[in-house]
Amino acid sequence: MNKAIADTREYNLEQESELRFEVEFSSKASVKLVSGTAEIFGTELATGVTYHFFGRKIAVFTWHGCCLELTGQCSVEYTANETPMNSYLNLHLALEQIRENAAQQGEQGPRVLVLGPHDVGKTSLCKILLSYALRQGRRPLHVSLDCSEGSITMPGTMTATSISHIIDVEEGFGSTATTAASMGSTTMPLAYYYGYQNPAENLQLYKLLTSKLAQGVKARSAIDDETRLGGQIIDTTGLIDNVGYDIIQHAIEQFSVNVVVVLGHERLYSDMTRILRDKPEISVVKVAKSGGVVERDQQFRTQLQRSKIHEYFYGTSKCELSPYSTLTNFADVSIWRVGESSLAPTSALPIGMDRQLSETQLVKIDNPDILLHSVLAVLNADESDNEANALESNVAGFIYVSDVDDAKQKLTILSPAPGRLLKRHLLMGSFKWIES
Ligand SMILES: Nc1ncnc2c1ncn2[C@@H]1O[C@H](COP(=O)(O)OP(=O)(O)OP(=O)(O)O)[C@@H](O)[C@H]1O
Repeated sequence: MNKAIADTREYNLEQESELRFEVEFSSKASVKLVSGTAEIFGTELATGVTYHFFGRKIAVFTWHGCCLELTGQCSVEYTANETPMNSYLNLHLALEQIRENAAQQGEQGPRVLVLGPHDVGKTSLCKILLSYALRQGRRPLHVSLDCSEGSITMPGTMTATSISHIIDVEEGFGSTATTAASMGSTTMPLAYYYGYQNPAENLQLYKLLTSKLAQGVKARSAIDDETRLGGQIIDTTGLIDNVGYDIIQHAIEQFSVNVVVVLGHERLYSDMTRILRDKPEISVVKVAKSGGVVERDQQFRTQLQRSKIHEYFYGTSKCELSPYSTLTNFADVSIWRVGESSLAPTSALPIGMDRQLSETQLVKIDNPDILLHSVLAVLNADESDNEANALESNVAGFIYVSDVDDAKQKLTILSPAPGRLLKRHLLMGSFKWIES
């Protein structure tokens, strides 16, 4: 059904069924729970409150039945009474059992790696598991190794966030992190900037940053009982080729994963069972894909990335932000790129430098021209830190280069905070954005 529908529709859902709808970026739809109980990817809806969506694909699920009102333009909308929610709930209960046992024995909660091809519902399952754990009074960590989406901050980023507030149904993880930050909470996400959409673009760097993130997560778990017990729900990229298997095994080692969840892919499940057969401490489980999960084409993904970047600087309709535009001398900052090997053939690399090294080598940008419309990560490294330290440092925030004056060697930058840049080391990735 592709007809745009604009008036208010009432849906009476039976128990364990869901209303699925899709809203384009150019339209808007709203949903209101009139009676009963309902949730969106694990977060409960409040009765009588209107929730607004654009550029989203949503499922409103009810365990006990409910009445909903849907208003606005949806490109697709239908109800379904076959969902895998029971198996997701069982998975949550099994994880909760691991937490109970861990609490008694003074051990760590579950470290769960969610695997599957693209568009199979991995991020949605992670949200459900995190929300259910939160509703049970736990404080799990959400780790996102999916660098294409930028569900927490910017596309190209790998993050770990302590989930201590409900996940916002309208805005997802992004606003969860923003709320935490604005409340001065210590649950600010730990973020590393990889800078590309696909892990295969610089595998060496991707693995290096995965290890750094895992170290950060372990350090946090070591000092915080609630975090240790809540465990980690780790979202991954949809890569299941040779590179994908390599990064999966790397992530399993680095995060000491003990539960591997394979979503909707028999071959991947069988391969994981075989690869991990010598590690009885790791359970491999498979769960079904929801029939509602929607494939998103490259155009939709690009729009999603653009809206994430816009959201970072300008906020959302619920929490608007006013970024600051400032002029910076190019000479006052050190702007880096990683791994020029993709641009240069092996024969062109300096003598003695092998490709692996160059893939994680910082190269200083000496021409401001290429920075126009780039998103740059502001690294937490100190001014005095050397290149190696800068590469391995986490991200303090992001800026956007809106203009470059080549003659005067000045950059106009957009930043969420006023004043001079407090950090000197900046990292450029492959993401460009034109403000609209
Ligand atoms: N039951 C459902 N009904 C309707 N839409 C759904 C349902 N489950 C997930 N979706 C939507 O389908 C899309 C893909 O889901 P999701 O992002 O969870 O997949 P993914 O496997 O993480 O994708 P990727 O690997 O590409 O990041 C999302 O827009 C999500 O909101």
